[in-house]
Amino acid sequence: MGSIGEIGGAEMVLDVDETIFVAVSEEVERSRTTVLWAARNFSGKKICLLYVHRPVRPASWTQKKLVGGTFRKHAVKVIERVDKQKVDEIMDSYLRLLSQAEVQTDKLCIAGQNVEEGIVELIARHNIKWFVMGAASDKHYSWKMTDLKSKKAIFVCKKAPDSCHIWFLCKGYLIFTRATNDVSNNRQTMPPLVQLDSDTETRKSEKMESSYMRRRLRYWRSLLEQDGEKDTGQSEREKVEPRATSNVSSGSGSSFGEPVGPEPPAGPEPSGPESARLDTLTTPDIEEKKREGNVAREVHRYDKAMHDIGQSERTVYGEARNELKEDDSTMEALCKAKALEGLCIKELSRRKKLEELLEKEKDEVNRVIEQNNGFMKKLQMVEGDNLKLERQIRRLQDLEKEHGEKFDTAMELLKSFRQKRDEIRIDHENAMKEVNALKRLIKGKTVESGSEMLDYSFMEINEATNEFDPSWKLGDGKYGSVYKGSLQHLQVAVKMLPSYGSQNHFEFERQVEILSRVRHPNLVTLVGTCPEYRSIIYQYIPSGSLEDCLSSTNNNVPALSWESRIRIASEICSALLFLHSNVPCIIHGNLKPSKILLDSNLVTKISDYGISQLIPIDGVDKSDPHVDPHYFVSGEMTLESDVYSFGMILLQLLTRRPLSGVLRDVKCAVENDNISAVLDDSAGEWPVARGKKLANIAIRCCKKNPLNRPDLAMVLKFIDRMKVPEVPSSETSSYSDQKAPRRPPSHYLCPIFQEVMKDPLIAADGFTYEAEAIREWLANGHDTSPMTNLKMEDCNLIPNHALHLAIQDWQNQW
Ligand SMILES: Nc1ncnc2c1ncn2[C@@H]1O[C@H](COP(=O)(O)OP(=O)(O)OP(=O)(O)O)[C@@H](O)[C@H]1O
Repeated sequence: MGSIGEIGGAEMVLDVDETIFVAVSEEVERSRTTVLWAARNFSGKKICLLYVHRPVRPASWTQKKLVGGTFRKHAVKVIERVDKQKVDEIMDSYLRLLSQAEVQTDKLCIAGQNVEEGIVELIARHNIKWFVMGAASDKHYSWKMTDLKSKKAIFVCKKAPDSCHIWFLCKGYLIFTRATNDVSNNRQTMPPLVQLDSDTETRKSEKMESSYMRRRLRYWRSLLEQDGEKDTGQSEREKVEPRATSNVSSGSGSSFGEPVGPEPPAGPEPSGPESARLDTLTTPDIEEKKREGNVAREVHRYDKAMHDIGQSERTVYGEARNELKEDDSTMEALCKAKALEGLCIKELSRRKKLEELLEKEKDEVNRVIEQNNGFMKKLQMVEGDNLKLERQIRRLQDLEKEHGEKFDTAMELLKSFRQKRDEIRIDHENAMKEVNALKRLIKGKTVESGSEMLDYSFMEINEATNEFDPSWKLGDGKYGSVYKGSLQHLQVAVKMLPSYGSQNHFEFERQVEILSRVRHPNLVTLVGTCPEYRSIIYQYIPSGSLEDCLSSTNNNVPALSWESRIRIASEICSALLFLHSNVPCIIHGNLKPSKILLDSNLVTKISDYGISQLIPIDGVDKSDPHVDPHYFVSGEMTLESDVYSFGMILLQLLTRRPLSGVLRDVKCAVENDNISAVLDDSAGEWPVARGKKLANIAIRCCKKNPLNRPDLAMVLKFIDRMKVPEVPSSETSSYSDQKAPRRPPSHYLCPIFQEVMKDPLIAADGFTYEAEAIREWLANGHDTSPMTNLKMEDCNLIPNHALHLAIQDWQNQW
């Protein structure tokens, strides 16, 4: 037990028998394995951390500067505090480390500039018996390591008191043990886990001891037996023992190998003064002397024996030491072997895992190889296919090249063909123009008699309708679309007939031929046709249809007067009668107010006559009240069918009522002699008698039985009788003063003569002139236009039939 002033001044009590002191460095990591080794191997013992702290002393603090100053005192205090704090921190770290090992802990700290000296001093001061310290830093460790590397360790090993047992460790492995010479003590207090070392030592010691003691005791026994036989007293033994004791004790301070004094000379008898004295002695003296001589010899033998024993002990002790050293090595080897075994086990398990992994890897590799082989096969196949494809591509490329060349040639040909086609087309157009011009020229003479009409090419119609401009479209009927157009300064309506259900080209031309011969002031003039595209070209009637007039709700548009209505009825009847009397007879087949066009003078112009024969359609709209109901029985359009339709128009002219139920209402009004009730007020004040007559005619025309329907000639007579000069009105100015000469439209006048043309001819400048005037102009050697004064391309003159017809119509009305 002992006590020491710790850093910080506190004192502590140490039980050096039960405490293992472990030298620790400033860095916990460097001493970690050593501390843990101690905790592991000395269970039940207290672990005291021994730390020699080197206090901080800045080099700049020279003795001269600091001596006696208050600053120095203060600085020293600060440093001490810092040092203590640091030491506490270090110790705390170690204590934390040991707290897991569940061992009793303590700490012993001392301040000093030299660590190894501090350690040795502490061992000596506290009589420390068990001490553990590092043999070298961990990085020096190798399994072959047996020597101390650390200077501190070497110093402590050499200088520490022999009573201290020291274990030197490196990286947690016991490298070297410095055993104490106090073997018995070792045995008593040796920690269990290092008992192997100690036991070995103890066994060796016991072996040596017992051997020594046995021999020694045997010797003493024999000596004493001899003494007893010769009856020697205690005084003689006492003479011998002190010598022997002194000799033995002289060797006990050090090792067993100390020499035991000079060896007495060998020989059976002693010589010199003592033997001379034997001669003068009496027998008892002589015997006494003999006995003394014997004792002396025995003592000499004893001394010699003791010397031998000493020699033997030295030898044995040397052997024992060697054996102890060997045992240390063995222990170390065992530890290493144990460690190696642990490592081996770990390695084996690692190896096993690695082997398992390797197996898995092998399987994976095999799988990948198989997959790879599969891929390779596929790749080979693909490569084969690729080669085939490449060959095909090359062939296709050759073909493409070949076809490209052919294509280029074909394109060249196509280009040249197109060029030729365009040339031919132009030639054709020109030829057609010439043919048409010639035709017109030839026909011109017959047109005057009103029996011929003109053919137009598609190009001409296309041009006339501004390429069928949608904004020029007049409407869509069941017999096709109608476009407004301009043909040779004449406004026309081009009806594009559908191709379905039509007769062949010749039949179409034949029918059109029939229609073209029909001329009547109340029929829309058929200007021409385009057989190529099944188009019929009519004179354009600008003022809309009877349907527009009757259905208009616009107050600004004047309503038709009853006189106009009777006149229109007469005109319709007249035109129908004319169509029916034509050879062959022409049935309108689709008569209704939308087909009764009105020109600017409200003169009736029936359109679409004969179209139903031209384009027979599959079904007629049953809901159309203008259609003869008998048609739906017989399926045939007859003259009477037109009469029926005319009757329906009469009813509308009279009443301007919706057609459904109008016949019933009018019949009722007539029967009730109350025709005024149904007459249209907007027409003015109807003469009731005329209204009633007209209503009766209408009712008769609408008889269900066609045979009961009246003859149109008779109807016309009746209606004509009803006609009276119409009441002049501001709205119907053209009719307002019928007796006064009407001013002709300007385009009816010849630009040269300024008179209404009788024989209008179109010159190359596009203007229409009176035949006589323009011929005279040309005959006088003019090659320029009388209107523009520009040179005309040629002197050809083409009859303007459309204008001629229009003028004729106008003159007829007048
Ligand atoms: N010669 C023309 N002059 C001026 N407008 C015309 C002429 N012919 C037809 N139209 C206009 O074109 C429109 C379409 O006429 P279209 O005869 O094709 O059909 P729709 O009479 O309305 O009925 P449907 O189907 O019975 O023939 C008419 O409503 C009329 O306004």
